[in-house]
Formats: sequence, C-alpha cells, structure tokens
Amino acid sequence: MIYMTGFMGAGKTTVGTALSKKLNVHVYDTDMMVERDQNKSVQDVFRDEGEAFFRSCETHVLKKLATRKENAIVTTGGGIVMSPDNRALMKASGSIIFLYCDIKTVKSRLVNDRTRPLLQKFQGTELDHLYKKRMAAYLDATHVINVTAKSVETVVFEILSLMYQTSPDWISC
Ligand SMILES: Nc1ncnc2c1ncn2[C@@H]1O[C@H](COP(=O)(O)OP(=O)(O)O)[C@@H](O)[C@H]1O
Ligand SMILES: O=C(O)C1=C[C@@H](OP(=O)(O)O)[C@@H](O)[C@H](O)C1
Ligand SMILES: [Mg+2]
Repeated sequence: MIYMTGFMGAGKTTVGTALSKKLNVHVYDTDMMVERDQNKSVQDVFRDEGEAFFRSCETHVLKKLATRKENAIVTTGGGIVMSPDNRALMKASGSIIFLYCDIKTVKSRLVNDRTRPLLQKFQGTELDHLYKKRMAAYLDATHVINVTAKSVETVVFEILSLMYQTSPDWISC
C-alpha cells in the first residue's frame, strides 16, 4: 500500500486519484469509506457522533485496508497520523508519502470549503496551531513531497519518479 498523508487541502485525494490512474491500481479514500460505512457525510458524523467517534471509524477502515494484499493507493484524512498506532499500521503495511503544503496555500485552497468540520472549528491562528501541532506526526513518513505551488500533474510526476527509484515493481511501463 501507498498511504498519502498531509494536512487538509494538501491534495491527498486529488493527487492519489490521479496517481492511481497512472499506475493502474485502486485508490481507497478513508473519508469516503467512513462515509459509506456510516451512510452519512464526514461533516454529519462529526456533528452527530463527534470527532472521537469519527477517529474510531477512521482507524477501523485503516485496519481493514492494511490487511489487503494488493498494490493500491490509500488517501487518508488529515488527522489520521495523530494516532501513533495508525502510523505504525501504515508503516507495517506499506509506505507513507507525506504531501507537505505550506499553510498559506492550504488556506487559499480551502477558503470556500464547507465540508471539513475542523475548518469551521479552527479559524485563523487556531488553524496555524493545529498545523504546527501535527507537523512532527506528518514528518514521521517514508517520503516527503513538497506540493506547495505545484500542479497536480507535477506532484504526480514527482511521486512516479520516486517510485521508479524505490518501488520499480509498481510501475508497469
Ligand atoms: N496541486 C494542486 N494545485 C492546486 N489545487 C489543488 C492541488 N491539489 C489539490 N488542489 C485543490 O485543493 C482542494 C483540496 O484538495 P483535496 O484533494 O481534497 O485535498 P485533501 O484530500 O488533502 O484534503 C481541491 O479543491 C483540489 O482541487
Ligand atoms: O485533518 C483532519 O482532521 C480531517 C481531514 C479531512 O480529510 P482531508 O485531509 O482529506 O481534508 C477529514 O478526514 C476530516 O474532516 C478531518
Ligand atoms: Mg481528502
């Protein structure tokens, strides 16, 4: 498995989907899997059951994915790395690619977003604090790609280049 991690708005879901097409492998998005399991949006899970419940659902889907014996991409939610157990599970079952994006770019990408409950909760400097608090956990990754000011195509190309060097068995042509 290749797990894509990073802060909200770094482009995990977008880049992971594009990369999966290039590699011709499945992509699994932990947020979408939680939504399917709970039959409601991430926003509604946060509103109705709270963040702790969402985190338990997230870990549940991660555990299911980690047992799959296939080459696939997993695009994670931005908070998944805060559990050391989740990080250990990802490392034991694959590699972690951290998409680093500076906070200014994150904010500009998500300025009109209403689907991420933590963006409603943490505003202005509070979001900066959350970002800083999480950085050490994000950096506990196999590879780091700086995605700031890069197009999706450029980021996908950089990941493919990295994979040619580190995981050539994934590349079919
Ligand atoms: N490299 C990029 N350049 C510009 N916009 C991007 C890039 N990657 C993602 N986006 C945009 O940023 C927003 C958040 O992307 P998304 O893939 O949902 O991020 P994440 O899953 O990390 O939260 C979307 O509107 C997406 O189109
Ligand atoms: O950073 C976080 O804690 C979250 C990020 C979201 O996913 P994205 O990183 O794909 O936005 C989603 O899991 C939820 O809103 C919580
Ligand atoms: Mg996402």
